[in-house]
Amino acid sequence: MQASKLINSLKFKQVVPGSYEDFRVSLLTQDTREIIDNSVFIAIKGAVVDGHTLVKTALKKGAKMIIAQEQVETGSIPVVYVQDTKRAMAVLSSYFYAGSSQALRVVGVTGTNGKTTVTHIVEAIFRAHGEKTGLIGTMYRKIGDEILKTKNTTPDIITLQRTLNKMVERGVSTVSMEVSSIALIQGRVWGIDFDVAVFTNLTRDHLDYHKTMANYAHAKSLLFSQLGNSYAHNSDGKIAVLNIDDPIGRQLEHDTAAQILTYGIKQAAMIRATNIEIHSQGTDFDLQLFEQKWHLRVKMVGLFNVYNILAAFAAAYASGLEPSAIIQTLEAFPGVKGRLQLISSPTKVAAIVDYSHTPDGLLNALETINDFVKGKVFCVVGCGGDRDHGKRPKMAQIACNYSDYPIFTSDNPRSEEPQAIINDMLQGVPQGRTVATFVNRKEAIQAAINQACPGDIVLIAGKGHEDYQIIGAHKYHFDDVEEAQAALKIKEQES
Ligand SMILES: CC(=O)N[C@H]1[C@@H](OP(=O)(O)OP(=O)(O)OC[C@H]2O[C@@H](n3ccc(=O)[nH]c3=O)[C@H](O)[C@@H]2O)O[C@H](CO)[C@@H](O)[C@@H]1O[C@H](C)C(=O)N[C@@H](C)C(=O)N[C@H](CCC(=O)O)C(=O)O
Ligand SMILES: Nc1ncnc2c1ncn2[C@@H]1O[C@H](COP(=O)(O)OP(=O)(O)OP(=O)(O)O)[C@@H](O)[C@H]1O
Ligand SMILES: N[C@H](CCC[C@H](N)C(=O)O)C(=O)O
Ligand SMILES: [Mg+2]
Repeated sequence: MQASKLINSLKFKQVVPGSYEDFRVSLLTQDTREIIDNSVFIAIKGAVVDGHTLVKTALKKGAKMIIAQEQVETGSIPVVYVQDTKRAMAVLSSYFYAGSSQALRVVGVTGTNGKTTVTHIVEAIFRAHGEKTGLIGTMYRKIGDEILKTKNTTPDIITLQRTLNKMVERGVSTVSMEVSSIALIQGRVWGIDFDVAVFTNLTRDHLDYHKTMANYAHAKSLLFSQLGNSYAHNSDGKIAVLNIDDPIGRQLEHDTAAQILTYGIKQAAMIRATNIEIHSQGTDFDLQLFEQKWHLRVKMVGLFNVYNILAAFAAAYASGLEPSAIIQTLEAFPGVKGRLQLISSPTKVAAIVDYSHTPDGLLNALETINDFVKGKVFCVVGCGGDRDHGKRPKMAQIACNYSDYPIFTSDNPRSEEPQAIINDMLQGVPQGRTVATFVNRKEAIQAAINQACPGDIVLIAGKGHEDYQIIGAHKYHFDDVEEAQAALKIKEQES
């Protein structure tokens, strides 16, 4: 695309100098580290760096046009001045990458917990339906079977538009993506044409960023107010899928003009689960859709996963898929890596690796385990550094109240002192309870598995699929599943 054509997508701008030599844009980017010859660089004022201070670097690396909101020196290289470069970035990237979301069925999933799980189930359903699928979320970006690394759960808008564009080129028809509250506030999904927006739940998280639960709820609501406002004559239209057992889910009905499909267990939802029975190997329940009812036996464990299954069913049903075909996939779905992932061993001590890193997530994981454990429950848990401090004592209290042996350790301490994070957690320990602490996560896992007896379960919470630990500025290889397997192996050899 020619530069002149690209910037035509911006209605309000001032180009300095007024005339310049047009060129074919090789790359649109906000990141100097990506720049190649003939790039257009957008200067973004970030939380750490102001992109306007990097313009010289951008020019040196081959940028041929700069988009800025403050005065910058570029010699003869044209600068396009706009009011707000972040908003301009959304417009430019949508135009540059041919508004690819419009060519795709986009299912966006938001909520505190369950986004990764629901997006994976949705992906599996559409795959089984014979479609090529895309997935964007915490673990990776996926185009068909190709896995691309990712930095954020919801990428910045340029990376997102670029990824969607690639998906269209490769024949993807449905993409399921996680939409984080932080991304919604930062405009990382501005201009994305969602077809189905799913709300899972809202409980405490990210208050370091949002400050209040009201702000956090408002952030989530943006996905629903962004959902198309006109009713298409030739398509299914836009659909909001809401968990109405959650009060925020009920509130969201007022934030969208889209058609609504509700799901739940307690309230009289349009899609509802009843007669739920949780076992160690799976869950049985009836799924009711208006007057129809099916009995399901799924491999995923826990009440919260029933919610995730209902959400995914609703998203697929909203897209016109046959209920019986959807149900086949739901029953076969094996679960997601690092979400209540069971590691059994001949010692009859089992470990469960779970990504619960919020109070509600931890409570759900422990309640589920308590539903089927035969012996005692050990809970190895830590809290991430540079994240919401308020959740630390709450998670600690839940670990104490719902497990027999709480063991506090490090999650990703990041720039914080690991022991200081554990000390924050210790504030939540109920009087009279004793807790073991190990700054070293490997030692904590080993100690729990060492002490456990046949029939006991060791929950290793917080890091799920992560194969690293961030201590200070360093990222080390660390995998809870590998650590649990190694400790169980030693136990097996010793017994
Ligand atoms: C606090 C926060 O949200 N930060 C996000 C933000 O970064 P920032 O504002 O700090 O950016 P910055 O580093 O100051 O850089 C400003 C500008 O300079 C550019 N730059 C910077 C350095 C350089 O050498 N060259 C250069 O051009 C950057 O590309 C950027 O355009 O914008 C970046 C690009 O969109 C994000 O990658 C980054 O996420 C960081 C890594 C992060 O940890 N974010 C977390 C809090 C987050 O967003 N989490 C959510 C939810 C997770 C979940 O619940 O699952 C997520 O969606 O991931
Ligand atoms: N529907 C749910 N309700 C409550 N807790 C859940 C639900 N689904 C999953 N969890 C718990 O939360 C953890 C994280 O699940 P998942 O990764 O699916 O959520 P997420 O919303 O993608 O999280 P993140 O914000 O980190 O991306 C799980 O390991 C489980 O303990
Ligand atoms: N998306 C969440 C993941 C937290 C996972 C936990 N292991 C941690 O590092 O705090 C976040 O970035 O806050
Ligand atoms: Mg996620």
